[in-house]
Amino acid sequence: MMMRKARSKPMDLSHRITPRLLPFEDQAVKTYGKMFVSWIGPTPRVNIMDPEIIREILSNKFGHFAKIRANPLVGLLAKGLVNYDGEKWVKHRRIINPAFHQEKLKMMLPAFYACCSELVEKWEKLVSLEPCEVDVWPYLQNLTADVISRTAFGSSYEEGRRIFELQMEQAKFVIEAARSIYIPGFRFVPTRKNRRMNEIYREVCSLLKVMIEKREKAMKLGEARTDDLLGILMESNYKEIKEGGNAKNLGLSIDEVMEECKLFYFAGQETTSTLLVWTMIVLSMHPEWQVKAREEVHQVFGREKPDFEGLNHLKVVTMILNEVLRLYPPGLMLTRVTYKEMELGNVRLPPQVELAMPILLVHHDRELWGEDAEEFNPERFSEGISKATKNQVSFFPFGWGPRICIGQAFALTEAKMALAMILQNFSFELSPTYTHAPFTIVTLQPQYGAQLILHKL
Ligand code: HEM
Repeated sequence: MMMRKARSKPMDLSHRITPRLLPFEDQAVKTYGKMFVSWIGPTPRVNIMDPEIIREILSNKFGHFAKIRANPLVGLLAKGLVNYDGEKWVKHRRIINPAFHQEKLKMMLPAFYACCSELVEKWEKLVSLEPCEVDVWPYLQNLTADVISRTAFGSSYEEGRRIFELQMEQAKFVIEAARSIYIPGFRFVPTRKNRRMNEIYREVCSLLKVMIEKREKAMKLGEARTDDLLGILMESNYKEIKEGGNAKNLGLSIDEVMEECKLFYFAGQETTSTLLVWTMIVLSMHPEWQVKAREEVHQVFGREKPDFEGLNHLKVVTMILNEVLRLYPPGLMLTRVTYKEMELGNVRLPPQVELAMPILLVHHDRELWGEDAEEFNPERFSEGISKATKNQVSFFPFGWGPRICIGQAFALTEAKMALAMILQNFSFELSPTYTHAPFTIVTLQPQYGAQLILHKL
């Protein structure tokens, strides 16, 4: 619980995104319709705001676009699906897909529920006597970390938590290094920080290796669990190898399975916690929507435990989550590179040009969303996403096309479960100490935390 002095100045609570978060506009050097060129260091980048061109790029139907080659520092965190292209991506996506199927997601619901119950209990202790200011941001980060640890590793949850803590420490070092001046080869100099980064890398790998080898043994004895992400991934991998007979390059190696597990943390934890924190902040700014959402939750579940079917039927909550994802998308942009010379719109581009699709800017574009683009208005999603976007690719918080986020349904089910349970148990409002400052550190976060006053219901 963090208390700060009350402010004297009224807060700016508009959803307008500050110029700091529009990294392209003031650097744009040339504009072609809804495309403009900016520079990242010595390299030009083409930013694309046109939904038709975004559709063309993300549908990837001509295979003309690749993902940006991973920074070697990122390799210390996680490689995996998100960084691969071509055949390798196809194979990894095929093997990992079953882990995110609807029926598997249903099996993970008890894990979501257990983590959300712990959060509710913690907050109940804080506010049992009287309403109290709570910075909900660290609690929500913890919640989504717990969910990934439990759903990825099931009974090996404690080892999963340890891996997570190490990965968080590593992420801090990597972000720091990425922000400092790049000196080729510097990461191999045995400074204290570099040594610690290598130590973390080795410890994470060895923890994961032990876990994976244990599962492999259990699988051979027919005793493996297949109700967590690691178990499902390994089962799918085993099936691919078995069905492929003697063909080469089938299945994933232990190292590759390890990388995919690490990626689940990075891709799934921070993104989902930022979605939840902005939802709580925005519902505090717009209490009428908080009331509507709570009414719906009470109608569907009463005070009972939320179930899978009920979560899929929450209409108002879904509209709210979509509107929050539009105004505060966790990931700010998608990037690709051209493979060969090609034409985009009226512009001819050489190979190896970086293309950026600024999700945040497209989601706030008045030409696409109308004069109220900066306003929180969940009604615009009342008839679904395709009506709200007029079937354009103008809303893509999870990406779009074949590389769309594999964890989208997982994240939305988790967010709905958390939100439903929070709404069943608490009402909340902004604390006077809250400062509205959307800020980017990989994802879009509340820079000074999310101080809310919680009331027990
Ligand atoms: C609110 C939550 C989330 C958001 C906003 C989000 C956003 C995204 C976006 C924008 C992409 C596409 C990247 C691209 O096309 O370049 C992506 C891909 C991916 N996401 Fe998510 N994500 C979320 C939650 C999750 C979760 C919970 C998981 C897993 C547990 C996950 C795993 C992945 C993976 C593995 C990919 C790579 C897919 C591929 O390249 O085939 N994400 N995500």
